[in-house]
Amino acid sequence: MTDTLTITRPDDWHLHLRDGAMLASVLPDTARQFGRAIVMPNLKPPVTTVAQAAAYRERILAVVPEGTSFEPLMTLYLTNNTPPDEIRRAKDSGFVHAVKLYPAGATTNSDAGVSDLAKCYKTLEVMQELGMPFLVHGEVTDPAIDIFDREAVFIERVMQPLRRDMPELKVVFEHITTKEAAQYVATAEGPIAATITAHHLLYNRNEIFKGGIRPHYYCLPILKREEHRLALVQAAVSGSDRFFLGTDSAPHPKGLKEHACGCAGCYTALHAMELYAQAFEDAGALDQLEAFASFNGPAFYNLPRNQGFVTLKRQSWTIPAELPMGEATIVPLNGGETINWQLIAQ
Ligand SMILES: NC(=O)N[C@@H](CC(=O)O)C(=O)O
Ligand SMILES: [Zn+2]
Ligand SMILES: [Zn+2]
Repeated sequence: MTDTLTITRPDDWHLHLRDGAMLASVLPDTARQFGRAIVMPNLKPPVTTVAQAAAYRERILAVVPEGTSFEPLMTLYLTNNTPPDEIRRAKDSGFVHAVKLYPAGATTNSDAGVSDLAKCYKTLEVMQELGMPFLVHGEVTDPAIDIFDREAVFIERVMQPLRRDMPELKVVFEHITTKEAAQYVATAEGPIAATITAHHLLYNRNEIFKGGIRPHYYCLPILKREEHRLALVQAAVSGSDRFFLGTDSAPHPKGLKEHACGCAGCYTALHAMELYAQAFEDAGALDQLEAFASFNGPAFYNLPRNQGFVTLKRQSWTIPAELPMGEATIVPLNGGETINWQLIAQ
């Protein structure tokens, strides 16, 4: 039995850091575990220009704890009106690494998102030409489609037509949750990859309703049936370099999670690598964790691997039930439960 696992310092390829006091509170958790993170642009208002991304990047760097090296990889939020030139400016900036698609209304802070991808084709063509990755929240917003089917239907209605029209566009299918998405990404032609969260590797949808309604397990895309969880685990441990780590850690104040209309998102930045280690160990595949967490992402984004290392030790500890974050309180995923692994930063 492996009790200690030292791996190249990992990166988080899908992260929500928010802004202001919340940013200052959550950033140290990520910076302790990860060398870099792809920072989601769904602020209010969203980060739609390179100038806004530059200012946001400065606000992030200002709260990186002293003695810690952490590099935020910035993204732009695509709107119906993003001009093709903004993509050229993004590429030239050196710090904007991707552009994000939020179908309008699909998830938290997506109201300014894209209503019809056809409106964005000129801009997408420039992304294809420049090799700028397109990060996709892959759910249709058609209210007639069942919430558990929105990702699978997105593949047919949006992903396949888009990739037929733009075969060289680099696409990351973000936070995949279904066997359909896992199979599509594993087998499709052309440059495509997917991020997978720890919570979708560990849990199926029963978790949301165990003994009552449990809002801290509510995220989008919503947890699915066990057969889908098993397909995601298989993809993550398969050795395919198309799958990599993206926590989708998405902090919301406790009061807005425990609410009549609670927000979607799980906070996992505190204990992300521990959760992934548990999922990989359960699958008997701890030896695949380093490629998933530290190699496949940089390869897809054309970035070097991190230099340092982190160590995971088999050592039980109790996840705090609540995290005081300035004025707000955040309930981490699995708060109050014990976990078998502990990350020792080096
Ligand atoms: N994943 C979530 O449930 N929520 C994310 C948005 C997103 O990634 O879709 C958030 O910003 O809160
Ligand atoms: Zn999303
Ligand atoms: Zn997200």
